[in-house]
Amino acid sequence: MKKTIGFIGSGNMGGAIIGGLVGSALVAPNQVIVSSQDNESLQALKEQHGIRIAADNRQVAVESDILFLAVKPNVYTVVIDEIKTSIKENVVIVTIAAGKSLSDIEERFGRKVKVVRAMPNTPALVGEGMTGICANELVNVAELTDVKNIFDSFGRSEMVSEYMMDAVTGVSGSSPALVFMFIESLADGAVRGGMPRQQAYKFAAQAVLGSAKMVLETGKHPGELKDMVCSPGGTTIEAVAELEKNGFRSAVISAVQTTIDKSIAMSKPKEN
Ligand SMILES: NC(=O)C1=CN([C@@H]2O[C@H](COP(=O)(O)OP(=O)(O)OC[C@H]3O[C@@H](n4cnc5c(N)ncnc54)[C@H](O)[C@@H]3O)[C@@H](O)[C@H]2O)C=CC1
Ligand SMILES: O=C(O)[C@@H]1CCC=N1
Repeated sequence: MKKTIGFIGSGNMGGAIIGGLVGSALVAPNQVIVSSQDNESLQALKEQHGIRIAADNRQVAVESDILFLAVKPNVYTVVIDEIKTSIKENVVIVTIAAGKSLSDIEERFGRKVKVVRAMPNTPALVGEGMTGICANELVNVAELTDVKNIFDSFGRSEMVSEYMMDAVTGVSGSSPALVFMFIESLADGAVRGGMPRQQAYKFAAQAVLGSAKMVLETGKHPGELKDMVCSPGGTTIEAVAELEKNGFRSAVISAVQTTIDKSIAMSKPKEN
């Protein structure tokens, strides 16, 4: 891809996308330009990936063909007000913020701009991201393909209707945090059984990775895969019964629902 890809924000998600993108070699490092308020993370990204650091947000806006807004939702207003007169005429704005709709972004720019709304996740950093994507009507097929190729370069992505973005936030945007808690808990259990902690993380993480791959690669229902592990009268069914007793599924479903509720609440205009 010949385009310049700009990032405003170099935190957890911006950094993960930049790391994944440059690592994939879809673009050369000097095609990526970044600005942020955090000089330390900018320098670290430059050292690690060879990307260019901009003097300020406006320079990123002036140079970018595809411009990622990778700042927290509460600074969107400030950042967009700062750059809206500097962006290229045909720039594609990519918003990754929870609860920021396509129309929110258009409204903030005060005119029709090409906007892609995406919800990625931090596994982008290791080439295993998952991203839900939707776009406004101004983004043409070639532009959407370019943006999708960026997300596909560090994992998988799927086009979804905008109403589904809150669910995407729950099931893949936020869920790595829940999966890390699960891995930590599995390891705690193994430590309790006498395994050294570092070794326990390795066993737990590989078990989660392998299980996820089985779902993706066999196409079998997760329940069927679970049944394959549960020997009659064996060890696993004891653990399944214990999780059921403690409301595991219900707790996870409610946890995902809270992210959906929060994402919806964040998209509502605040008073004052
Ligand atoms: N962390 C995650 O797992 C995910 C985050 N997101 C979204 O990504 C966005 C960023 O989140 P994180 O990277 O986690 O936040 P973060 O706090 O790690 O990073 C925010 C970045 O914005 C920069 N920044 C703050 N004010 C700025 C300004 N005025 N001008 C330029 N840069 C400024 C900070 O220096 C920092 O580099 C959020 O909108 C969030 O909803 C989306 C999916 C997953
Ligand atoms: O917690 C958040 O708001 C962001 C969005 C999805 C993951 N992190």
